[in-house]
Amino acid sequence: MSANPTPQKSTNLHVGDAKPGCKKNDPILVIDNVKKTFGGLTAVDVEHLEIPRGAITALIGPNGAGKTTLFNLLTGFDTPDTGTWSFLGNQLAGVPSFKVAQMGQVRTFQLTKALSLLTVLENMKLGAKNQAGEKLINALIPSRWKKQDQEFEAKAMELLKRFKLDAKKDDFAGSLSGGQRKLLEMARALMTDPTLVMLDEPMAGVNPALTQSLLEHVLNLKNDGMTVLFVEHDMHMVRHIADWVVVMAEGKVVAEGAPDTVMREQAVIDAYLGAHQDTDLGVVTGRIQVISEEDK
Ligand SMILES: Nc1ncnc2c1ncn2[C@@H]1O[C@H](COP(=O)(O)OP(=O)(O)OP(=O)(O)O)[C@@H](O)[C@H]1O
Repeated sequence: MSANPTPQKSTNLHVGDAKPGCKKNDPILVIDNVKKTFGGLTAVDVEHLEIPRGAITALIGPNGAGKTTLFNLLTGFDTPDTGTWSFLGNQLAGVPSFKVAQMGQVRTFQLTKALSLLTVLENMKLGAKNQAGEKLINALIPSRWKKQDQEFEAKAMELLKRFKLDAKKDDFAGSLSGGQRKLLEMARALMTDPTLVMLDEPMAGVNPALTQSLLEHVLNLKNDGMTVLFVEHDMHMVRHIADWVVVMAEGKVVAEGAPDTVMREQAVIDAYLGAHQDTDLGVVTGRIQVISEEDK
């Protein structure tokens, strides 16, 4: 599989004006009135949002905007106060996380969930088991679980090769670098051949040496026919690979559009300025460049 250095952007994704809640030509996820409060704080309050199929969508917004909470709700890791959402036309509200994964919607975590005292290969196989759900009948009949285990191992090795982690298959996950853990997390998410891959801050804590490789892997997901929705603060990554950008602030969707245009919108500039008193917002060739304190 070869990486594409200048990604082919998907266009013609939306219907009518690019604005919060706009319809998509071919939505994979449709979200309606999803609200989540923690005590008196409204973390998520999304009236309507559609995620286009077969494209890469970035979910951006200042710290505390509600991005991770929305991910948790959509994948069954948390329950909303109100709201419905459908994935490929199937209603998902109330569906537990392992079933959501079985249906083809998987996610990674901001803080990688790799189990440090298991090997890389064991992590991969466990990911598949968690996502596939344990069938009691398989656990009771040795020939069945052995066959399933062999299948998981073959699939895991194929993916580990693709992510250049095969040489590390017997290493403890705890010995991997931050970037390698992100790769492991992404590889593990692919164990069940998902349709929609949701990545929570894939670039956070990644050494620059692995950045390009991670970008290529995300682009390859789309080239392989998957839909990607990712949360990211790295605006270079967003501009480079996203076909569509959804901007959240204070729980709401405040803007949507193609990367180059959406970052010029006043609502987006206001959202970042409002929440990031310590963030330097420069306008580079008419687009927002967010420079965090760590980048300086
Ligand atoms: N379990 C929780 N209990 C209480 N408050 C929470 C909980 N989870 C999130 N919040 C609050 O909800 C709001 C949204 O948080 P969330 O983590 O979803 O934002 P985010 O956009 O992902 O931020 P970041 O970019 O910093 O990861 C924040 O004010 C956060 O403090």
